[in-house]
Amino acid sequence: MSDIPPDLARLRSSIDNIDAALVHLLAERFKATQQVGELKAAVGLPPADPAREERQIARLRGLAHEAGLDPQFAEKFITFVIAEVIRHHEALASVEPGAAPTAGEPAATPAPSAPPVTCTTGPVDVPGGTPPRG
Ligand SMILES: C=C(O[C@@H]1C=C(C(=O)O)C=C[C@H]1O)C(=O)O
Repeated sequence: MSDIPPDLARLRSSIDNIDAALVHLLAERFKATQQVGELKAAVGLPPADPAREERQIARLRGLAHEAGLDPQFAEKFITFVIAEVIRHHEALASVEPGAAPTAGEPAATPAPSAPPVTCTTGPVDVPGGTPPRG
C-alpha cells in the first residue's frame, strides 16, 4: 500500500488533525461537565436536566442544519455524549454527601469541606475507600 494518491494522503492528514481536535474538544467538555457533576452532587441537584438537554438538542440541530451536517446525526452524537456525562454524574451523586434525594426525601446538607471526587472513564475513586495496592 505505498501508492497512495497525494490527494488521499492530504485529505487523510486533514482528517487526522480534525480527529485530534475532536478528542481535545471532548476532553475539555468532560472537564467542564465533571465540575458541573461535582457541583450538582454537592448541592443535591439531580444528575440529569432533561429541559436543558432539550434546548441543547434543538440548538445543535439548528447549527447542524446551517453547517450542512445531518441534524439527526448531530442529535444522536450529543445524546450519546450527554448519556455518558449523566453516567458520571450519577456516580458522583452516589458518593457525595449532598447526593440527589430520592422521591419525597429532602437533600442531605453537603459537608462544606467535601473533597472533589475524581472521575475518569475508569472506576470512581471513593474518598476514604480502599487504598490502591502496591
Ligand atoms: C452538564 C449538565 O448535566 C447533564 C449533562 C448535560 C450535558 O452534557 O450537556 C446537560 C444536561 C444534564 O442532563 C448540566 O446540567 O449542565
